[in-house]
Amino acid sequence: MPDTTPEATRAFRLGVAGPVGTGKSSLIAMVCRELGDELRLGVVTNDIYTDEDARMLRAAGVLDPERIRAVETGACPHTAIRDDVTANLLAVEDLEADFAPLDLVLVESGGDNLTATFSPALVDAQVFVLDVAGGGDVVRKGGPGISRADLLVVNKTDLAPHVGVDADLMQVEGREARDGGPVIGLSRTDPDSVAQLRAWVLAVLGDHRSGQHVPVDPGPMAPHSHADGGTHAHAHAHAHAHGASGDHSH
Ligand SMILES: Nc1nc2c(ncn2[C@@H]2O[C@H](COP(=O)(O)OP(=O)(O)OP(=O)(O)O)[C@@H](O)[C@H]2O)c(=O)[nH]1
Repeated sequence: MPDTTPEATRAFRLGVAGPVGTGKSSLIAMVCRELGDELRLGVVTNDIYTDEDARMLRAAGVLDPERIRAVETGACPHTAIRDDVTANLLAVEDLEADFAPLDLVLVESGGDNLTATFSPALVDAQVFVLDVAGGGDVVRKGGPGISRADLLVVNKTDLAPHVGVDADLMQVEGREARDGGPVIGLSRTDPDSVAQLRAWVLAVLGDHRSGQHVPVDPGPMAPHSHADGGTHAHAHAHAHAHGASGDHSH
C-alpha cells in the first residue's frame, strides 16, 4: 500500500504574496501552464469573502479544477498566511493527500497589504509580486517581502511605458534592497521573462529536494491598524531561519 502519511506526501510549498491586483493569480496560472506537464501541481487561494481567485484560476483551464482549493480568510487575510495558518495548512494537506504525491503546491495570499508575508510554517519559499502600475517608488518603500522573499517579481513590465515607470530601474532598486537577491521583471507578453520565472521555480524546487534550500522567514509585517481601531504589531519580533530538518535558530 502506498505511504500516504503527511511526511511521505508533502509537496514543496511555494507562497505568492503581494498587494492587490499585482498579478498573483496570473503568475500562478503562468506557472501551471509552464510546468503542468512536468510537475504534479496544486493551488490554494486566499480571498477575504469569496472564492474569486480560485474561480478565476479554474476558469483559466490551466489545472484540473479539483486541484484548486479556496480558503476564505475573513477580514484579515494576512493573519491566515502568517499568524494562524491552520486553515491554509489544512487546505494544503488535504490537496497533498487527495492527489498524492504532488510536487508543488502554490499558495496565493489574500493580498491586502504591502508588507504581508507568509510564515515558514506554511510555505517553504515565497515570491513577492509588485507591478509597475503601483508606481516606481514602491520598491523603495520596502518591507519584509520586498527585501527578503526568496524572489521579487516586478510584474507587468509591458505596462511600464504607459504608466511612466522605469521597469529596469525598479529591478535595480529591488536588487539593492535585497542585497543582490533574485529579482525578475515579468510580463506575460515577454517569453524570456516567463522562461526566467519557470527556471527559478525549477531551481528552488531542486534545491529544496537536495536539502540546499533553507526556508527563511522574511520577518513580520509593519504595524498596522484594523477596522476595530486597534493597532497590532503581530507577535514575532525577530527573523527565523529554519533548517530542512525543522530545527531553527533565532
Ligand atoms: N498588462 C499586463 N497585465 C497583467 C499581467 N499580468 C496580469 N495582468 C493583469 O493584472 C490584473 C490583475 O491580475 P491578477 O492576477 O488578478 O492579480 P492578483 O494579484 O491575483 O489580484 P488579487 O487577487 O485581487 O489581489 C488582471 O487584469 C490581469 O489580466 C501582465 O503581465 N501584463
